[in-house]
Amino acid sequence: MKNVFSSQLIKLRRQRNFSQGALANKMFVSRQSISKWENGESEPSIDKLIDLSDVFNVDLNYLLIGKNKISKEIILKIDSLYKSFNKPVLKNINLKIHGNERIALLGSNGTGKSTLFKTLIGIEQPDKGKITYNFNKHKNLNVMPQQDNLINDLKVNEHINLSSAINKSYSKELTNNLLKKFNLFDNKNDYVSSLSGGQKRKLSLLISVIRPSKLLLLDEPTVGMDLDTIDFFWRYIDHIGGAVITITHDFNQIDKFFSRVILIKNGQISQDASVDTIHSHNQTIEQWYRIMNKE
Ligand SMILES: Nc1ncnc2c1ncn2[C@@H]1O[C@H](COP(=O)(O)OP(=O)(O)OP(=O)(O)O)[C@@H](O)[C@H]1O
Repeated sequence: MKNVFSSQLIKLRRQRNFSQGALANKMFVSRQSISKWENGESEPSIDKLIDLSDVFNVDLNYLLIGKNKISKEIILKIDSLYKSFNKPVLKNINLKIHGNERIALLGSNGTGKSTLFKTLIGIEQPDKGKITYNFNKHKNLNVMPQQDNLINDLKVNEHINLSSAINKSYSKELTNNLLKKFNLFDNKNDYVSSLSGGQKRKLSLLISVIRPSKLLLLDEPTVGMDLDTIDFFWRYIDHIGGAVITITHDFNQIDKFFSRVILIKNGQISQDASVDTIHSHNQTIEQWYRIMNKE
């Protein structure tokens, strides 16, 4: 993937009429740092990239690869979706997902959340119904499944190189930055098989976000992860472009970073609400969930 960060930075800075010095003040860095970023001598740390995306009010995809700012169009439509195993699991699911949404998929164990993800990815086929993707599923759908699907016989850096080659990652610098933020940099030469459960989750997560996506599906991404990584991760997710659907019960993060919550009960969508609307009724998402998910 061509990294167009330098030219994007110059363009955005000029559009806002900031001098290099003025931008440096906003970013708490030296003017020389801005100059080095603009002429390609160095790349900012991931925290500074996120700060830049805040200053310019653009997402990381736009900053790093110049892809158009977030689209509000419908990118995914699900019509009358049914799926059974020994018993009915998904019953008449209808959904429209827009390109800029941050959606938390909630529900008790065994209600069909992962099955819905698997049918979206194509691992399971629906019995009935239609899924329409308004984007290229092979290029623009990123996934972190519930079970890690890492290759144990590879070293961490070999795995990342392989995934980057297949998926055309943003840039080597960004991947290295992410490795550092996920505290995996020192494990670069370790075999995947020797990583702890939490480290494997982090590697899986990292691999799911090293390329741009129109839709990112995450199944319980932060389970088993340390708090620092969790905080960083949600902040990063908040700044990438594209839509995100996450199965999570990390309620504090839903309050902070999400725009919509969908509650699945017995294989059906029982609630579909905007986070702002819930907050305007003085409820946290956790309070709302406890009330709505009662039998
Ligand atoms: N491949 C399968 N074969 C048979 N039954 C399955 C299969 N996959 C899922 N199920 C069943 O479908 C139901 C829904 O499972 P699913 O994993 O989608 O739930 P979930 O909401 O993601 O649960 P959890 O929160 O525990 O991950 C469960 O009863 C499960 O046993």
